[in-house]
Amino acid sequence: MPDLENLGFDDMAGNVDSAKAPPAPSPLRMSKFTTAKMRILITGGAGFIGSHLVDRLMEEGTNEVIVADNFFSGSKENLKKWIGHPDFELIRHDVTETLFVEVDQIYHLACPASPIFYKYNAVKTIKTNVIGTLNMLGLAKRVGARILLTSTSEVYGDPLEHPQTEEYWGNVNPIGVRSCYDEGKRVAETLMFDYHRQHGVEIRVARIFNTYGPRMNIDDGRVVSNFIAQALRGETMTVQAPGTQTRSFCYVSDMVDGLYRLMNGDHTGPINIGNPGEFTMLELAGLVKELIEPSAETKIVENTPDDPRKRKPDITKATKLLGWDPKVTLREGLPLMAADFKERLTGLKA
Ligand SMILES: NC(=O)c1ccc[n+]([C@@H]2O[C@H](COP(=O)([O-])OP(=O)(O)OC[C@H]3O[C@@H](n4cnc5c(N)ncnc54)[C@H](O)[C@@H]3O)[C@@H](O)[C@H]2O)c1
Ligand SMILES: O=c1ccn([C@@H]2O[C@H](COP(=O)(O)OP(=O)(O)O[C@H]3OC[C@@H](O)[C@H](O)[C@H]3O)[C@@H](O)[C@H]2O)c(=O)[nH]1
Repeated sequence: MPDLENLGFDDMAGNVDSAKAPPAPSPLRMSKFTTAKMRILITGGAGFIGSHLVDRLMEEGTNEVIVADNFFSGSKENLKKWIGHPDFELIRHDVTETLFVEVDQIYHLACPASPIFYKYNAVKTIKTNVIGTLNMLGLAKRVGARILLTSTSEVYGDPLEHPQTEEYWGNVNPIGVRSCYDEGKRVAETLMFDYHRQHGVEIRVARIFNTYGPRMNIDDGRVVSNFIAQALRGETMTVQAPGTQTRSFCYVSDMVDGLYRLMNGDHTGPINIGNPGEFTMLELAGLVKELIEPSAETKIVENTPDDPRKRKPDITKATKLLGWDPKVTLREGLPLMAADFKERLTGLKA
């Protein structure tokens, strides 16, 4: 029986016998005479989570970071402190096109994540998930890089199991308005595991649950940014019906730490990364009112089709295999995000 742990396979990775050895890493990494920096590509690195990941990797001082982004929902503003740094490179690039760079690790985040953005051009979203992931896997195979995919809790759809473990296969509508994203990410996961089994590519798959924090696009459309922006602008917070649907919100620094540990650990995943604290949307609006703007009002508005009714990660695997658990509670994280929004909305420090 092969040693599954040493091969980097988890119980869910599938057929161990057909696995090939991973492609050899770049000769630069093996150099005896120079201490080469780790070269890391982050697709989607100009976005919300990606730009925080750039900060973490650049601050280490031992990496060269390349960001490839088409700026559909991300912006140069998020990366301004690194532009011009000798260890940082920003490329305007769409992942649906091939990319030739020499790197040791790839964090593959490129994909619109807010439902408003991913539904805007559904065909482009699915191309990004499928062709974009194929291109990045081809790159990983060619240069022998390890690749991490940021998949999503949306692969569980409107879940019939609660909380969601990685073993749950999900309840997803294949032809609905969210399918470009949730089915797209499911195909992206399939591609990751097929490249792993067939070509020996070293993969890592994170299933990210709702993440929030500073630097989120103010008009991103996701619930935490909407409520905070509405409260600060003196607008009514729009709770989509019925308001009893739940989500579990993870602060961005915890998320980045989880992704980093997954990339540099021994487990392929998929691994849930999220904060198990579960809140209804009415409770979230109540917290924004209590912690950020006491005069904020709420109204119930129409919801969109196929909105998952509940969502909460089981993070047993992340805790056991990565030694990870989230540190920042929603009560602590909301004011930090509100301070950043206030600064950007008014141009003044909160
Ligand atoms: N934030 C969350 O709650 C959450 C939850 C689950 C999964 N994720 C995943 O994490 C990743 C990052 O999400 P985020 O919240 O930072 O979103 P975001 O929209 O802020 O960032 C996505 C980035 O990808 C870029 N991008 C989109 N399409 C591209 C393409 N075709 N080529 C190159 N770049 C492209 C965008 O310009 C943007 O900079 C996404 O893969 C998303 O699916 C996020
Ligand atoms: O203004 C709003 C926006 C949203 N909502 C509700 O808030 C809940 C969360 O909605 P969001 O748009 O923030 O995000 P969703 O949880 O639906 O999807 C997210 O899931 C995980 C990631 O992959 C993505 O970041 C995104 O697709 C939904 O029930 C939605 O109906 C409101 O009540 N008011």
